[in-house]
Amino acid sequence: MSLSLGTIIPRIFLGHVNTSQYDDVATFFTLTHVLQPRSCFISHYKLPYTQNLKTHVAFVSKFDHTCSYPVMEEEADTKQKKFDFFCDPDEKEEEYSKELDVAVRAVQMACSLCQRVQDTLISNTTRSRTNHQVHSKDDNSPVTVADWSVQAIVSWILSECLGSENISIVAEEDVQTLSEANASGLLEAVVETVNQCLAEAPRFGVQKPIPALGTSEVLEIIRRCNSIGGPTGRFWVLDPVDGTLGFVRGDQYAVALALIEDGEVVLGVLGCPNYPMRKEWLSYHHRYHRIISKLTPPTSETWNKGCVLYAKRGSGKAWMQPLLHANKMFVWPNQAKQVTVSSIDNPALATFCEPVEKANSSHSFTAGLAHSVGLRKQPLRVYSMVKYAAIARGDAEVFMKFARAGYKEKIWDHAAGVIIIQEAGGVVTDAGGRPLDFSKGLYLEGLDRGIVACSGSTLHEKIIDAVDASWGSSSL
Ligand SMILES: Nc1ncnc2c1ncn2[C@@H]1O[C@H](COP(=O)(O)O)[C@@H](OP(=O)(O)O)[C@H]1O
Ligand SMILES: [Mg+2]
Repeated sequence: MSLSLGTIIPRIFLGHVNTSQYDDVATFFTLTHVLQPRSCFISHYKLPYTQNLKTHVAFVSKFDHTCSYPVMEEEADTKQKKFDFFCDPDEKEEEYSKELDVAVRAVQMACSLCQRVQDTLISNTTRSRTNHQVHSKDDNSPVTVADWSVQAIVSWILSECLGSENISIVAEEDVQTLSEANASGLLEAVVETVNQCLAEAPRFGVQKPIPALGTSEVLEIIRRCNSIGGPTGRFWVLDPVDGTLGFVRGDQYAVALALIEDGEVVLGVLGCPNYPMRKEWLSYHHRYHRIISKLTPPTSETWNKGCVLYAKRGSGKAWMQPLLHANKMFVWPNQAKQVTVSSIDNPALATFCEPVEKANSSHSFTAGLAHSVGLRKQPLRVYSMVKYAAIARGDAEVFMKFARAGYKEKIWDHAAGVIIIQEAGGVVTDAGGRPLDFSKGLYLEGLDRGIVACSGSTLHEKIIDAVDASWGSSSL
């Protein structure tokens, strides 16, 4: 018998067992809805990565309704205790550690790819840019060689390191434009960018493809990121270049990767290639940062460039590590430091951030909210999910987004940022105070008015109340 994700075993199973009959040692078990009436007393349990099914088993199966028998609450308690016995803290620590390790390496590589492409973009003339590097999507938003290339390398790395049969990815880009007859130059540029990046894979502890990937392979790894998400199972969510407008303007952008399981974000990794250690640089255009770094050689070169933030569900911790510098080897955890949200809860001292583009969020509505709750500082307008990173790092206290009526927020624009803020100690909800729902497919269906992320509940409650008080008179 081969166990795989979603396998239903029609009985509760605790204790040691001879599992030599099972040939997949990295099998993952989903444990939701196990014991009625306590339908979710354990959400997930993964066999420790370092251990092996043959020597250790402590799992509770998912109940198959057709085969299940009623379990009394008392019995459930006993089984819970037995289960806890097997689930020691070290094992809990290890939950998702392999996935996290791979995801961080993939995002590190993606950031380095993006930095290279952004450097050429901003040093090139407008003419060559429009011809080869920046394209317009149907909604007029830009897409670049970097968007497709990052999607390709992340798709490839996840499949190579975690097994392609286990990988389902929801991502922003498709292959339609790349497959058009007149797109051969663009496709060639993507294939070259992908292979240039993957040639560096060994520095990040990932094997490189030998031989280099061909055009059809690159198209295929981009194309297969076509999952549509949903309420059950496990899938990755990727925004290869979030804030593409910021990216083409030489400003802030992010690479965002998250893992969702049964509708809940369990892992988030956010690469912010232009967000260095120093928080004050966030307020300036990246051009300023580039000039300053040339004029004053940094004392701690490792932290100068940008960072990768990450967090695992339920750990109560969020981390930040510097981007890997040229010629260095990636060694986990790559100097990671824990980050926590700001302790400021006085609105007069708080900084709020929002999208740069007023087409993406109403600046006038947030100005009214800021006034009514007593936020005194000028808004910090930043492209992309770097705003989520700013809250998690404690560099800002509030993020608000109120898109025009009818706009549907996509899961890849929020998943990684939400879990990182939450694990760093912050609060993220819709404007009705409800958690964002990642279980409904590609969009945050049912989102109430807008998104409010705060460093703490005092500020959060004030803003939610202010939204209620002023929504009726707004034009949104
Ligand atoms: N009309 C609109 N309203 C709200 N958000 C929008 C929008 N058009 C695009 N966006 C989203 O806003 C993201 C950019 O965020 P921000 O405005 O905070 O920089 C875009 O991500 P991409 O750049 O990945 O497409 C896109 O998903
Ligand atoms: Mg985006």
